[in-house]
Amino acid sequence: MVSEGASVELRSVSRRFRAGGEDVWAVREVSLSVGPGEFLALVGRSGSGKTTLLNLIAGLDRPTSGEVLVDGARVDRMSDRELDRLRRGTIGFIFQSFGLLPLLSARENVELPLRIAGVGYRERQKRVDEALAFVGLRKRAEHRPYELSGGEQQRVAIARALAARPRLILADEPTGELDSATASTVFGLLRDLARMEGITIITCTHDRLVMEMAGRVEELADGRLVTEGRREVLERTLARERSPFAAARAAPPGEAPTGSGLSSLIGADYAQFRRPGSAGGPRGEPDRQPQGNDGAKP
Ligand SMILES: Nc1ncnc2c1ncn2[C@@H]1O[C@H](COP(=O)(O)OP(=O)(O)OP(=O)(O)O)[C@@H](O)[C@H]1O
Repeated sequence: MVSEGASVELRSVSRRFRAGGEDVWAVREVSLSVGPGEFLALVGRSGSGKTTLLNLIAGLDRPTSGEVLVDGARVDRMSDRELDRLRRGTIGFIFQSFGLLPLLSARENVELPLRIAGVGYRERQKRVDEALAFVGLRKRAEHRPYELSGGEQQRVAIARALAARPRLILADEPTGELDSATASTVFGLLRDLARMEGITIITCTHDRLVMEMAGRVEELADGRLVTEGRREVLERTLARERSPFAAARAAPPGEAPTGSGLSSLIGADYAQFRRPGSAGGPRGEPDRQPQGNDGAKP
């Protein structure tokens, strides 16, 4: 695998808000290292600081103290112009509410950020086609969001993030509005991006399924990272919840149970797709056809 992902490092990061005359410590003394191509799920109860942490990594917010680094560069010290460049060139965002413009087709939604970034017409068309193919929606390119299921809309949002060729994807509850079968398809795509394309993925979620699919899980409680020493507890909790993913993880290496796991869910041949510029792999492959029940409309 060609690793093209960005690295992320937080050094003793805290963020305090002042609300109603009170101090609220949304994030407290968090230190965390995420390597290129890692798929990290940030979990924790509502209000534990997950979104604040994503915002700090993206430079959408600045820490009260501590250091935030992306690829070794201090995000917390960047000027607005540097932050703009970082967000356009390195980071892709995926939100719970998809964030698609309702009057634009899937294609136009994916294309818009590229237009804004000044990418030329031919290059735009190429990237849009490739991104829509990656999420299995090339045939739905002319559909508007209301003509697509929730899962399809989120896949368009992933395509939009991908078209900008990010090296880091930050996803805030990307499956919060999806049923669990659709959520697994969407997370399957994100896991693919980490595994096959080397993109670093950090997602926050309440979804236990994600914990099984993510390469790594870190838990926040009251703004603090509390996972250290608790990984095994989490693993045991997850193993008790029966699902194909738990079964797949429990299987010895090289013996993934037939009919379980990501490939059976989305019917994808991972080896078929490579992001342009990554090693090997043909371009312009036919659309992937997800087989899971993602509520697709006819
Ligand atoms: N702009 C703000 N002003 C004041 N307090 C804030 C602000 N943003 C977040 N907080 C507080 O910081 C804490 C962490 O919020 P955050 O949104 O990061 O949590 P979360 O884990 O993402 O929650 P959820 O899972 O519900 O989205 C909460 O107590 C929240 O009320």
